[in-house]
Amino acid sequence: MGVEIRVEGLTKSFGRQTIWQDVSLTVPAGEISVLLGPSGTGKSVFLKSLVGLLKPDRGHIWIGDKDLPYLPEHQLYETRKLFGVLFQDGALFGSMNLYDNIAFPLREHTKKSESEVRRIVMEKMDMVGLLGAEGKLPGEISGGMKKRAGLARALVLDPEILLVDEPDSGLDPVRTALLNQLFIDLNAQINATFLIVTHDINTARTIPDNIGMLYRRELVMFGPREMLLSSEEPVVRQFLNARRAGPIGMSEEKDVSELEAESKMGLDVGTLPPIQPQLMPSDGRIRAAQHAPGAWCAAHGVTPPPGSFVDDLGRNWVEEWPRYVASQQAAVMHGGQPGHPGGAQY
Ligand SMILES: Nc1ncnc2c1ncn2[C@@H]1O[C@H](COP(=O)(O)OP(=O)(O)OP(=O)(O)O)[C@@H](O)[C@H]1O
Repeated sequence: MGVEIRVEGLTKSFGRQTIWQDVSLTVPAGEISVLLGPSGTGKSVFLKSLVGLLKPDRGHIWIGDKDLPYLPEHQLYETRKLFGVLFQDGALFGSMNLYDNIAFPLREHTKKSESEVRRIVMEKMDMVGLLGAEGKLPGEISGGMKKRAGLARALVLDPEILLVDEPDSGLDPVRTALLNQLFIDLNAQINATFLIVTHDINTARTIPDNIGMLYRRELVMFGPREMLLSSEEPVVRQFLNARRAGPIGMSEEKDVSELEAESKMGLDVGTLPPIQPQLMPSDGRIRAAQHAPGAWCAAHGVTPPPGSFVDDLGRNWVEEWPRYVASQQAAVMHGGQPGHPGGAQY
């Protein structure tokens, strides 16, 4: 069911440059969380710190009862096996075909027979839609396929935690949408804890259960998607609205005079757009980590922006949700195939 990552007071600097300080958050077990932030705010450094590739200056990263930065080498090696990591470019070995790339962690970290390795590699290639491409070299495939190959490799050791660095970088909007659906489908299948770093606003709006944002060397906010998507916090609003106006400038933060000039011109961070319905697994199953649409807003007395939770077919998922859950449960009980949530009938 995935494991929780509990970060307490984490601080990292390179020489005199503080990247972020005093970051505390709990990434809930089995849920999908997204970390946003302007370029250079240290999102990649944060992921690398979580997996023990970089050592923080201060603070704790609790994985169960293990405080990762302070583990002796052999325990760190064991704890790292809980993680699968998908780096930006897939980090594939250029001279190996996809099969050998994906088999690599199994051959390196386990004593499995070649027939067992084959079974696992083919299963993961199937999961990411790459069957038939086993013999291809990384140089012969598209960026989207490289990401999926990197994802298959991140999955071979059945991780409890999947860390993903900018899955959308270099991908067109359609491939990004397909990859996002794949993350949702995978999360439903393996129930691991996902933490995805991204710049893509559509990704941030539609896939996560939780969203966090790094800015000015701090974690501005981290919490359920509905909390961030209905937030009044200017930095969050500007980022999610992709506005020029607001506190974030080209070199991180704007000064007071720039902000005053914007306000005189009537520029602002924009109004809150509707909260889109969250993507659901394409095979109709309901993820173990799924929260009912609108539940956080209702529990916290927050009125979501008008038009929230309404899909392309005009259905409001706050009202639709109980019917959907009942229909999917009935289909499973009667041995049928649950319907696709995007279909007019399910
Ligand atoms: N190994 C390193 N040594 C020194 N400085 C580093 C190192 N790794 C990263 N940095 C610096 O840390 C800062 C944050 O980098 P990072 O790549 O984490 O940002 P990011 O938020 O992921 O950016 P982007 O969204 O553009 O990928 C940058 O100023 C970078 O130059």
